[in-house]
Amino acid sequence: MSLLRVDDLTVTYPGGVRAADGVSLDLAAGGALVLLGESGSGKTTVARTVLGLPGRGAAVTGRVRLAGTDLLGLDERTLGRIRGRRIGYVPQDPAAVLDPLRRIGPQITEVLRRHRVADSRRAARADALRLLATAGVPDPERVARAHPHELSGGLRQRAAIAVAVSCGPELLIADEPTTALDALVRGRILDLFGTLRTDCGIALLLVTHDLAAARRIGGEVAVMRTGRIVERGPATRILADPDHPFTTDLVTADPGADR
Ligand SMILES: Nc1ncnc2c1ncn2[C@@H]1O[C@H](COP(=O)(O)OP(=O)(O)OP(=O)(O)O)[C@@H](O)[C@H]1O
Repeated sequence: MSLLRVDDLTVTYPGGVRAADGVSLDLAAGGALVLLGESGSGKTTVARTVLGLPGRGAAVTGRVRLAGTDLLGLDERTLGRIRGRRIGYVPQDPAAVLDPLRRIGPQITEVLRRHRVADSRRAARADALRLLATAGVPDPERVARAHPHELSGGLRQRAAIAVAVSCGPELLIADEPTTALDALVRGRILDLFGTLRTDCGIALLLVTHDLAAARRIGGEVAVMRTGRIVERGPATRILADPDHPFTTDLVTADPGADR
């Protein structure tokens, strides 16, 4: 069975912008799906709708199922429990999820306590260090004591990923998580998503406009344009031998295309 199944999803914003138009997607447990497209194609809208946060006033039709449960039919309280616990979210800017005024460690322990994942403060503290290590943080003790502004961009993103995976989600949704990082750090963070898949079985839905990122993640690719999926299939095929002229244009325009 699919872990995430999106069927005929349409999201219309007030004013009539149809940001997603009949989108269908399928992601297996532990799998990777890259939603690839240019700016404004509707990728973030799809990702946020899966999280139950399509935006104020958005009209949503279709189905979004997580392991068979229709998320669109759930009340906000139930969705809130699923978000964070079963679906982790990594934004482009870690500042969107990290509180600038608090140290990293307590931010992770708070999530663990809120979702009742850790029984005691002490267990939560130990878990926070373990999670930072899982997110590839080289010195978890130091990072746990730091405020976000004391960390490099890469370490901040790793801390945000530690928060996102803290409750052992089945699915991680990452929206342009490496766009603000330099090339070396970008590659390392993308590889971390691979490690989280293989070591922890966490499936990945990656939203990106970056072909190199899609290539590095592998798995399946769905190409979006003006709210629609124009092509989907294995990354190796789609990025090497696309069927749709739009994907061909994307691939041809990519400076890394013949590397
Ligand atoms: N809350 C909103 N209200 C009205 N229109 C919106 C809202 N959010 C997005 N849109 C519009 O929906 C369309 C798709 O936007 P979306 O952010 O989903 O695309 P995207 O592919 O993720 O682009 P980007 O990479 O630039 O974020 C755009 O035309 C955008 O202006």
